[in-house]
Amino acid sequence: TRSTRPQRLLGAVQKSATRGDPCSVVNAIDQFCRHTEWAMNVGDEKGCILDSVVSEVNPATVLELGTYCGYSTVRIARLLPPHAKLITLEFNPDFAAIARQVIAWAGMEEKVHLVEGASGEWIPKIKEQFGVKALDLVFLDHWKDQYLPDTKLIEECGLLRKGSVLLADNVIFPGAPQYLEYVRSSQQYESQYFKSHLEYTKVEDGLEKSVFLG
Ligand SMILES: O=C(NC/C=C/[C@H]1O[C@@H](n2ccc(=O)cc2)[C@H](O)[C@@H]1O)c1cc([N+](=O)[O-])cc(O)c1O
Ligand SMILES: [Mg+2]
Repeated sequence: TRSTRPQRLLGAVQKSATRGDPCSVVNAIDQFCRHTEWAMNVGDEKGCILDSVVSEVNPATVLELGTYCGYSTVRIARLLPPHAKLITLEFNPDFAAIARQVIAWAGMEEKVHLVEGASGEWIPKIKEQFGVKALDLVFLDHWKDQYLPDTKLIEECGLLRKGSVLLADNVIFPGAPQYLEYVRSSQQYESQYFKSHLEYTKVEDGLEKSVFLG
């Protein structure tokens, strides 16, 4: 039977990337998605913005919503200090299985906890399961209509501290209008839009960075 897109993306990593070298894994996926088969990774252009936010926040604890094949998981983990933790939630077991192999190929297993399940079920468990007091950075890249309810849930679970940063992908395309309205109008956030393009295309998209004011 025909392979899946995530399986073909993993094949490109195993063919072209060097084991233990996260940058080569990121580059192999970008090369594959730009020249062979598009996939919904944050990509190289928005990825540079992601890199700059990660470096600025220098987080001890990161939550990623939406692992998919693990591209942004590896991209973020490669910038984290040794004992920092990235918790990434993936709902689809097939995607999770591919992502585990991509993360392993990059040698990032130590820094990453990939949890299989729904954000609504797992966000309330993060504190106890992972001994997390607060999230320094949240990267939202899962179902776009889930950005707002999950942000409210993260607030309700007391997972944010003064200065915690939310970074949301796709706020223009496919778009997350209710989320944008919320973070831009709330007195509890200082929000900033980073204009860019949809991964591997010329379509406008961007990232919204929102700092929790406590
Ligand atoms: O739809 C998009 N992303 C949805 C991602 C969803 C991912 O989040 C997981 N999840 C994990 C936990 C959950 O609770 C729910 C889902 C899903 O199992 C999937 O792996 C998208 C679409 C385009 N596009 O051009 O069309 C571009 C992008 O950059 C995108 O991110
Ligand atoms: Mg995205």
